Amino acid sequence: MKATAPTLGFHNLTLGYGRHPAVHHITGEVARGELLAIVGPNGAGKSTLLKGIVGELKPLSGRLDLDGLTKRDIAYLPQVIEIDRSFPISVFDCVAMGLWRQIGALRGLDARGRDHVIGALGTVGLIELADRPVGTLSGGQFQRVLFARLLLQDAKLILLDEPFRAVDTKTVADLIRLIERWHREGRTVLAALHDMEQVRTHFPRTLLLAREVVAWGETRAVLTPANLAKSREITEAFDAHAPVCEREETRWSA
Ligand SMILES: Nc1ncnc2c1ncn2[C@@H]1O[C@H](COP(=O)(O)OP(=O)(O)OP(=O)(O)O)[C@@H](O)[C@H]1O
Repeated sequence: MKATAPTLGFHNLTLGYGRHPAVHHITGEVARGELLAIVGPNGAGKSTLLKGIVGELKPLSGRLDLDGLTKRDIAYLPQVIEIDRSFPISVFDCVAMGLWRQIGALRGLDARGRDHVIGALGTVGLIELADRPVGTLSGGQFQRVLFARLLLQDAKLILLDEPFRAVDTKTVADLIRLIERWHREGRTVLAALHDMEQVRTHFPRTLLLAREVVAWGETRAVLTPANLAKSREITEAFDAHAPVCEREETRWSA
């Protein structure tokens, strides 16, 4: 895994909606196998950056290098509020969707595939709920389902948008163990997070955003009171209706 894992490169990247930038002039790199937290106040552009990486948003200007990664190599977990749970599907089938890139349609799931699904359900502690419709699960249980699905995707780059929102402490601890396992396996993991203690404890590197990069590097050097205050000031002052602007690059690297 380590030899083929990706490097992400941002080159004066601006992303936004319509012609209006939401996060701008991002320049820097994410090294292979990095475990990176993306933090910043509400509206700082964390989700927007993840959507840009996964290809849901095209750059308004600048460039993103995925070092040869294709969609197949990227697993993306959007914020829970963006996921429709009303679809009548069982826990088992929802997790099995993590295999679809390998096996095509679900009807192709063979005994080996079923074993993989059961293994992933076991890892997240949900074997007993395999037949339940996902719509009947608690928030924490549903998040476990989504992590089990990610496990099966076997992706080189994993993007998590607020994976612990509205999730109980025990589930957070279990899911962090999974993230640390992905890190040990050499996968690159980026997670948008709010809880600074979680970030300080579990994430070696951090990107602090406030519509632009405020600081990027080792977590303890990034999460200083001065940087956090600056990120709040910049986010509050940002003019969301401004057009894309020209500006010199500041380079941040791993
Ligand atoms: N679909 C959209 N259309 C227009 N503007 C959007 C859209 N999605 C997000 N924005 C705007 O882009 C800016 C950045 O939003 P984004 O969701 O990326 O921030 P965030 O850091 O993830 O915030 P939060 O912590 O609240 O999730 C915000 O001003 C937001 O209102």
